[in-house]
Amino acid sequence: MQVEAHLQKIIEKDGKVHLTLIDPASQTPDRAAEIALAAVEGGTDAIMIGGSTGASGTLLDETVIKIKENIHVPTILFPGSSAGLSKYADAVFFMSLLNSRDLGYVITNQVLGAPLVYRSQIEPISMAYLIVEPGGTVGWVGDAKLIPRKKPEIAAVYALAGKYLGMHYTYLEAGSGADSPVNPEMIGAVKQVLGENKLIVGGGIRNAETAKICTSAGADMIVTGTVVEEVKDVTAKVAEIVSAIKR
Ligand SMILES: CC(C)=CCC/C(C)=C/CC/C(C)=C/CC/C(C)=C/COP(=O)(O)OP(=O)(O)O
Ligand SMILES: O=P(O)(O)OC[C@@H](O)CO
Ligand SMILES: [Mg+2]
Repeated sequence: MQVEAHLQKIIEKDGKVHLTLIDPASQTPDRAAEIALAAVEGGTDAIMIGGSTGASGTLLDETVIKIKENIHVPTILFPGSSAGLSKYADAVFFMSLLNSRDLGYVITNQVLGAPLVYRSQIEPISMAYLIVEPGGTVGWVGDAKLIPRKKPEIAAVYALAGKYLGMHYTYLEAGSGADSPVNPEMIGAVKQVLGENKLIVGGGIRNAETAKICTSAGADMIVTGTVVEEVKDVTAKVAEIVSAIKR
């Protein structure tokens, strides 16, 4: 499956893409597979698999395998380090945390992980990863020089640099569980410089209303993680968000 081309087709057809993030460290592989199935029944387009801490090794492999047994939408790794790779996934967001102070997150983990991607069938999708205030756990782990919420122009110049470096996707991240997502002014400023390049927004999106604000401002794809881990009826929650963003 060519995942990037597949997501492009969904954008052409539905306007927007919904991604569900599952953290292998948050539940058993069997439960992860149940959540993934429920999310697909709610209309999610792909399952992202990763976490800042503890998403590696056998637990990661088993989680990917179980999820793939249950569903047919793409599985995309969202690695916190080179240890967040699994040969069983369809694709990986091959990302550089452009606003990190730590070279490890800018390039070293990518160098260490590249041979595994080369040897496997995993499709790399190049991505500029940008962390905005408050940034949460991932901002701390990634030693990010957090982009101030009220400075959309800083996010835009990072995004432009990422685009000129050849990255296809840009991810604006407020941090998992953020009180509110990246604001629409910043999303709009970034999408304006990106043009046809794809913009993902995640962190703090919990309902149809905030999801719609993000996509109306210019996000091509939105990610929900925490809310899917917390609600009882995953299918209903995902369906609520999906119906708000798709045409
Ligand atoms: C491409 C390769 C091989 C590695 C990339 C390495 C980079 C750039 C990592 C960026 C920094 C980082 C720690 C990212 C983690 C991304 C992630 C999976 C975050 C979200 O996980 P959640 O489960 O939502 O949140 P918690 O971390 O709070 O659990
Ligand atoms: O957990 P939430 O707040 O949905 O955030 C998802 C993702 O952007 C985290 O990397
Ligand atoms: Mg987590």
